[in-house]
Amino acid sequence: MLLELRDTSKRYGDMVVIPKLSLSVEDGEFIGVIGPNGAGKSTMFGLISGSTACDSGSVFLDGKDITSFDAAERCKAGIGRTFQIPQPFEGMTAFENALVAATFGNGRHGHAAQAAAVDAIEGCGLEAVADKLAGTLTLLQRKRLELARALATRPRLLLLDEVAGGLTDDEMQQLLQLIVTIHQGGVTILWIEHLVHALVSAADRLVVLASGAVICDGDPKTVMADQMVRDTYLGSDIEEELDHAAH
Ligand SMILES: Nc1ncnc2c1ncn2[C@@H]1O[C@H](COP(=O)(O)OP(=O)(O)OP(=O)(O)O)[C@@H](O)[C@H]1O
Repeated sequence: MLLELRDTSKRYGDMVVIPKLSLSVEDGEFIGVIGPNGAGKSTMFGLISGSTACDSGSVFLDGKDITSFDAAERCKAGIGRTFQIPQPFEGMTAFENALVAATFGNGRHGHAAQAAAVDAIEGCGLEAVADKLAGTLTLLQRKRLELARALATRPRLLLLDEVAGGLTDDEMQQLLQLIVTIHQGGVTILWIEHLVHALVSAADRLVVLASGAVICDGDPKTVMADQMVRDTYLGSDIEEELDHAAH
């Protein structure tokens, strides 16, 4: 098993966002994560990546207890992530952004950092704009750069937090293809996305969170047809997406 959350919990003041969450991820899986707004999806990513400390419970990577590791240590251990709002250094080039990630995210220096940055830029199809300032890139290029920055840390597990937001259908397909290619390259993927049909086309497992708990977990088609999942989304925009994805 690559990742295991064991009875993890998180509260903010009086609000319990994650009461007691357990999740196992096998090496090589491609898992989509869905759930209503406020379900605790990003918080769960925080617990995995170390940007949020759990109040109780444990996190294991490759059987090793990493609960006490901070975000930098978890990145070095092989957990990479993207953020809902891309946060590149706008005044640096795309390549420099990848190099910073390789250097400070994973503690690589010199040739090793350069090689990781080159691989990430090429792997994400950014060669033509590698020397452009990040602040001048198009939205799709910024999304690609967000992936490149994560890949430059050479993750084994990649957490994608709504990386496709704001893209047109055509751009979404291009990004989806890139993520599938990254997965085929051996990276385990956990991907939060409200665009359920995109997730279903790529993921081999779908996890549904509601009120900080896993309410359904399994192959995407079965999960989409699950009555509790449908009830959770009743009346929301996603209900239509479920119909679309289930057929
Ligand atoms: N740092 C924080 N301080 C206080 N409350 C927070 C904090 N981070 C998240 N929350 C709250 O915790 C709950 C879960 O938030 P979270 O972002 O994990 O949900 P989500 O499932 O990712 O939602 P969305 O789909 O809207 O991004 C929300 O009610 C949110 O307001």
